[in-house]
Amino acid sequence: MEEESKSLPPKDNFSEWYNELLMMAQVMDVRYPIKGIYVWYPFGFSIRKKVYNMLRALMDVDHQECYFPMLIPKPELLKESEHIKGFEDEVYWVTHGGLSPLEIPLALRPTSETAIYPMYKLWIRSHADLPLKLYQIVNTFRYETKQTRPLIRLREITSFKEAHTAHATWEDAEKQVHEAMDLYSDFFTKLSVPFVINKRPDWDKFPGADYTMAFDTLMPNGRSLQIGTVHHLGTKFAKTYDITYEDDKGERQYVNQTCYGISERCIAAVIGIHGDNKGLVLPPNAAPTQVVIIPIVFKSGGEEVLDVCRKVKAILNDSGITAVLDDTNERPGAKYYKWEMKGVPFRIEIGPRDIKNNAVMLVRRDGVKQSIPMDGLSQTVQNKLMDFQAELLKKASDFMWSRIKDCATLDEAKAQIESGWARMSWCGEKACGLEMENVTGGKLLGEPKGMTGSGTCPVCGKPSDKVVLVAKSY
Ligand SMILES: Nc1ncnc2c1ncn2[C@@H]1O[C@H](COS(=O)(=O)NC(=O)[C@@H](N)CS)[C@@H](O)[C@H]1O
Ligand SMILES: [Zn+2]
Repeated sequence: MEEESKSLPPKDNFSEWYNELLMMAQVMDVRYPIKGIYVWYPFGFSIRKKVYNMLRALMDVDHQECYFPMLIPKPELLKESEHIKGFEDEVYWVTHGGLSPLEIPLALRPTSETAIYPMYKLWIRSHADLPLKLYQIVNTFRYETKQTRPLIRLREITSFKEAHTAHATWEDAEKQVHEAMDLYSDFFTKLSVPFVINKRPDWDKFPGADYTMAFDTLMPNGRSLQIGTVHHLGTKFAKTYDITYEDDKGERQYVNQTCYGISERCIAAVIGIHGDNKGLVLPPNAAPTQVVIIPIVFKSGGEEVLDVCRKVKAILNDSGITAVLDDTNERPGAKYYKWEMKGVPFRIEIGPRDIKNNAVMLVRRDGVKQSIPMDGLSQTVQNKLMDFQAELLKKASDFMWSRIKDCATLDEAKAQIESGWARMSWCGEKACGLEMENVTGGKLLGEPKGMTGSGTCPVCGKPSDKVVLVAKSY
């Protein structure tokens, strides 16, 4: 694949930088001839594979992975009125099989409740079948009308991890919501992505849900990105799809359900938050290549240097660090440029001087350079990788929290959301919430978990200890 010769725009021109970077680092090719649908390059796909293997490992602790059909018969999709109201203008339809029109049009799944729950009705009979905790990682389709962007707002969501659980009681489902939030917190922390969990206002919850808890992070341009959601569905879908179980008194009860989803937006967050003017900066947990070894060879001594490089690669790989040796005949400078663009966390330079000192030169992606002894090399590199992981999270976290500002008036909030999140009091009334959105031009992200603060609603003046975050969001 041709390497773009263009230079990367500066990051403070965020959307230009972001789009160009996806191409130059060969993450996603945005040239596919359907709007909102993009192609994973092999390198991008290797990032996705590593990130989603980490997500699978977390899910597999107490969920089972499965696979449901992509095609959903129209009657099933239309069954849950609130759900379909939320999705009817986003659903793609299949109307023909070859040349013959289909009697029953089929929807491409926008999300899979209406594919899964008719089967849950067949599968769940008694208390013994609960709790049921399944998930799948599939592509889903949404005819998005807001601006589409690679990894952020796609019409084919290629990496949609959706979990669907069923429980005996509302409280059991509520407990599952908390477990899901813990699992998501763990996952995003492993990606060095900071977040705030916001309880979405009722008018912005998932269609058909009792309530929605959303994970929001802050992108460098001050816009909020919803990187995951956890929904308590109560018995609404159970009543619609008649999903019941026999309780220990022999009575039939509706199940209580939850569902929670993450998409490739988690990768958009890693790229957007950590990248810099030289390209991607991948936290080690998200980096397909964690260390690239660059031989520094001069006229003579090349063979010996290459031998030591091969040895170092083997030592690192044997200790579980993914290291590659770039022994192509490009100039070192060209190699540095290429691997920095691809966000490799560490580079190890080895030349005759390093060999003489029985050491290697370790260069961290953000420029920190240090000669480290060959003895105990893999442990040292392992520690440096973990330090980098933590430093990236701290830097991103400090940035996010520095961009949350308490605003007493709507005008103050309007100004603040140009660069971050405005925290305001809110009486909880929908009319006031919508007015806050109108005046600020932002969205109410909802009530941030763990934050309270007494004040007065900036619209109606009522005293309240509820706070909300307001933001410009993707
Ligand atoms: N068009 C899109 N492109 C990329 N990611 C998206 C898109 N729409 C939603 N997402 C991501 O997918 C997550 C889950 O989507 S959702 O609508 O909120 N929830 C559901 O669909 C539920 N069935 C939980 S699986 C969202 O939090 C968001 O991070
Ligand atoms: Zn109010």
